[in-house]
Amino acid sequence: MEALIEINELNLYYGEVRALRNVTLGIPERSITAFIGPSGCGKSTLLRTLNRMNDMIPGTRIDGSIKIAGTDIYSNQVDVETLRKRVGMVFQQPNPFPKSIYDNVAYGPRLHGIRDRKKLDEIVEASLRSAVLWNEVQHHLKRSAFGLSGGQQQRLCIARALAVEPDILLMDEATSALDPISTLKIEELTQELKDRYTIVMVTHNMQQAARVSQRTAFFLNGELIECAETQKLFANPSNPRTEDYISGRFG
Ligand SMILES: Nc1ncnc2c1ncn2[C@@H]1O[C@H](COP(=O)(O)OP(=O)(O)OP(=O)(O)O)[C@@H](O)[C@H]1O
Repeated sequence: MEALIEINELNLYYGEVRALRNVTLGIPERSITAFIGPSGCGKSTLLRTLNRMNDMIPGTRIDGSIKIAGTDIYSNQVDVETLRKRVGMVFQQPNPFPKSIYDNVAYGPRLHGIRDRKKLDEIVEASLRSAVLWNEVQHHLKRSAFGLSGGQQQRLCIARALAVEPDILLMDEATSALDPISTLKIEELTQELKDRYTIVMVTHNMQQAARVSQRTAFFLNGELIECAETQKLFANPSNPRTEDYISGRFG
């Protein structure tokens, strides 16, 4: 397996709390890797390390390394803004900006210097199409993003992330605030995106991990217990603790 993301002996501390313990994990490109485990096991923390969102939390310290395509993302030479352009993120609560649908998607490209109207129009359309939202919003691009349903807002946030052409998309419980139909749409969307992007998703929902991901990593108390092909992990886990968790014995 060729890994795009290589996490090596990673420890993360929030002050005195050690939230990640010696995590070593490779994440292959152009597929979906799901992080599962009980609340507080460190899934979101690990996800946030992949685009250095944890830098924003005071008192956070890490050791170990994370390489993306061979580059150590914690090295002094790495520009965090450039990293976050490459590694986009979608959160649990849809968080569109208080702007129009168009301006939400054009925000990143404008920030990166694209001013040409025709070029922006093209990016907005392509991103909304990739997020399977174009047909619903193409005649209302000037309307406020807040007028969209929760599920549409989440797809808008995915379009906004895609507009800057990332390689990697991080999804932190991106469907847990949505109704079942919107959840299904986002799950279908991930299947369309997985051949073009490397997707890493945190989910509370084991069925969701089983439905959408190619690989699943199971965490407990900040430790990676097991990472395997999703089918294998659910059908025939190697570790008894994985088995206990997926069979509902705890968590
Ligand atoms: N900003 C923070 N400051 C201090 N401790 C934190 C912070 N964020 C998380 N933690 C602690 O780090 C550990 C891992 O938390 P994290 O949110 O990564 O787990 P999680 O598996 O994503 O949980 P959940 O599924 O509930 O979101 C927990 O013990 C948590 O209390």
